Amino acid sequence: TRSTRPQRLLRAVQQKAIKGDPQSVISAIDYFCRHSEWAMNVGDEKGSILDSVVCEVCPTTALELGTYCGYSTVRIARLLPPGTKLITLEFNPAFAAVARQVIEYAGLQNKVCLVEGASGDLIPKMCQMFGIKTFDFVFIDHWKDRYLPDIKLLEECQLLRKGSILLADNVICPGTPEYLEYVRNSPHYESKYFKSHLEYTKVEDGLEKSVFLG
Ligand SMILES: O=C(NCCc1nnc(-c2ccc3[nH]cnc3c2)[nH]1)c1cc(-c2ccc(F)cc2)cc(O)c1O
Ligand SMILES: [Mg+2]
Repeated sequence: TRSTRPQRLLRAVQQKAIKGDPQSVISAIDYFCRHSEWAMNVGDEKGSILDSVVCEVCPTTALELGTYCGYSTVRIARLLPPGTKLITLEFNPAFAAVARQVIEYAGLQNKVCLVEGASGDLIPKMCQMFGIKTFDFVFIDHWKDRYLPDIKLLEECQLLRKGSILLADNVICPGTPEYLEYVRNSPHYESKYFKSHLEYTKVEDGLEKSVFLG
């Protein structure tokens, strides 16, 4: 049977990147997506904005919604100091299987906990599963119609604290209008838009950074 795009992306990592070198894994995926097959990773341009926000926040607890092939997981985990954990949620078992191998190839498996399942089911279990009280940083990059219900769930489960940072991908393309309207108009958030482009294209897209005010 034909390989899938995530499997071909993984093969490109295994053939082009250096085991244990996260930057070479990132570069191999970006090269594959520019020169072979487009894939829905956050990409190098928005990825640089993601890096700068992660470095500014220096999270001790971080959550990613939507692992896909693990590209942004590697980008985030490579910047985390030892002893911090990145929890990443993935719904699709085939994506998760590839992501585990990409994360391991980068040598970051000790900083990442990939959990398979639906965000709506897993978010309420964060405390009992990991003893997590609150998240300092959340990267939102899963199904676009889940962004709003899932941050409301994070609020309800008291997993956000005054100063928690949310960073959402694709707020223009494919777009998350209800999420944007909420974080930009709610008195509980201070929001800022980082204009960029859809990964590996000239189409406009951007990241929305929102600080939870409590
Ligand atoms: O759909 C996207 N991303 C979502 C994948 C995913 N990967 N995992 C999930 C998941 C969904 C429930 C979940 N519940 C718990 N974990 C979950 C994970 N969803 C996505 C799509 C595009 C895109 C743009 C223009 C186009 F013409 C076509 C496509 C660009 C992007 O940057 C994206 O991130
Ligand atoms: Mg995305």
